[in-house]
Amino acid sequence: MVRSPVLVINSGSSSLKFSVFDMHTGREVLAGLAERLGSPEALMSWQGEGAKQHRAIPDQGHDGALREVHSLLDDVGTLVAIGHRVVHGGEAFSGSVVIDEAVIEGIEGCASLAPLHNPANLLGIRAMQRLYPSVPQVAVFDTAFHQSLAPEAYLYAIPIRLYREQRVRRYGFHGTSHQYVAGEAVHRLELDPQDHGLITAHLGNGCSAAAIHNGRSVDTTMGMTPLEGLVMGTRSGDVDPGLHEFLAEKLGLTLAEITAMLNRESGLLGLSALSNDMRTLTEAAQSGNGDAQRAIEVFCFRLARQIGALAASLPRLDALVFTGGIGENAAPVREQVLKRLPLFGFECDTALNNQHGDDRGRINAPGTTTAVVIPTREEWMIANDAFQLTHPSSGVE
Ligand SMILES: Nc1ncnc2c1ncn2[C@@H]1O[C@H](COP(=O)(O)OP(=O)(O)O)[C@@H](O)[C@H]1O
Ligand SMILES: CC(=O)OP(=O)(O)O
Ligand SMILES: [Mg+2]
Repeated sequence: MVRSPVLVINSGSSSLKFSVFDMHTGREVLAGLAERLGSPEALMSWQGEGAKQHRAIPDQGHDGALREVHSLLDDVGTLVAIGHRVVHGGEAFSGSVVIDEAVIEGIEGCASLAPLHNPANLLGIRAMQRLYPSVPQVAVFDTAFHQSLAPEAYLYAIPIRLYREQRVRRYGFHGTSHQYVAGEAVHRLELDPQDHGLITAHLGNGCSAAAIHNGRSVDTTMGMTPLEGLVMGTRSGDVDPGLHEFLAEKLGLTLAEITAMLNRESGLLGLSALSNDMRTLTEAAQSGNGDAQRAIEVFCFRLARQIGALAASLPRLDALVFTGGIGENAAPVREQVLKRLPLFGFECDTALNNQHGDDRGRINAPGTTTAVVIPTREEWMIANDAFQLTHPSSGVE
């Protein structure tokens, strides 16, 4: 029997991830993914207690996928809360909140800042409200953890009225992941919770890094939208803002076309002209594909450069943390990044790195600056916030 089940929904533009946790044991009892929503190839895959299963759900959108999720939950028992990942909380939300009409309006208000993410997040919230009208729902924001940034870190050097009137500023994302792995690093490395400096690198499809001082985010690579900063799977990260005018004049591209190119056709995919997937690129590079090799090098160079920049906002660097699908699994990427940072005293222990770290996740050679691999648990963090906010007197056993 699952005790106090909490459902977590991460609703993206064409995909939907879901998990169910037993809040008494912390066990993830169901995890799944619905992909290519709205297309004839829409597919749902999930794993409960048994083997992994798949079901084609042709032409189903978010509503249809959530109805399928609903049908999987019969065995789970009565949900006690639903937690939603919401990408952009703007300046309105510096922590997780129980969802009511005012919160939905707040999330709608941030939609222009994250047009690819927030509308999809809202679809998930509305669909779950229809399916589970009596279950409390909680929004957990990617931006919340970075609300501790100081103005010098979050302001762009553009006319200040744009911040005052339109809230144009850097927000940062993946906060749930940065916060979780930073807390884990403090615990595993026995650092002082009140006195530490960390850099966390969340490298998944979206990639960002953050500087964490005494448990608070002080700088991060993503900005007003999840496009700024590192090279990602399909996103360019930083480019010269002058690029827009050049592309518009030379190629006659519209702003929407340029935005789509920078978000969906750039990054590892754009550089390699092959794939956005680090596994595919690593294999291609090993078989002599020069563009794949170069794409990985640009990815690592830019990450190392940003780690150097983030270090400048910390009084001391106790450890660098790698997480996310690439950070947790791509040993050659971690090795290349550490090799590019001898200035900070890093030296990779190849054997430890290839086994993804020792018992604490360490991958650095003895006596050199600490680098660790820590698997992220964004879904668990969301479940925990959803449970704590709706059942404040209950604790996880
Ligand atoms: N064994 C592996 N080696 C290299 N890269 C990997 C490996 N496993 C996963 N990845 C990469 O992780 C990325 C996806 O990360 P993930 O955190 O799952 O994404 P998301 O942001 O969608 O949650 C992809 O680029 C994938 O290729
Ligand atoms: C904010 C963001 O980039 O999210 P994801 O990594 O899930 O695309
Ligand atoms: Mg992820």
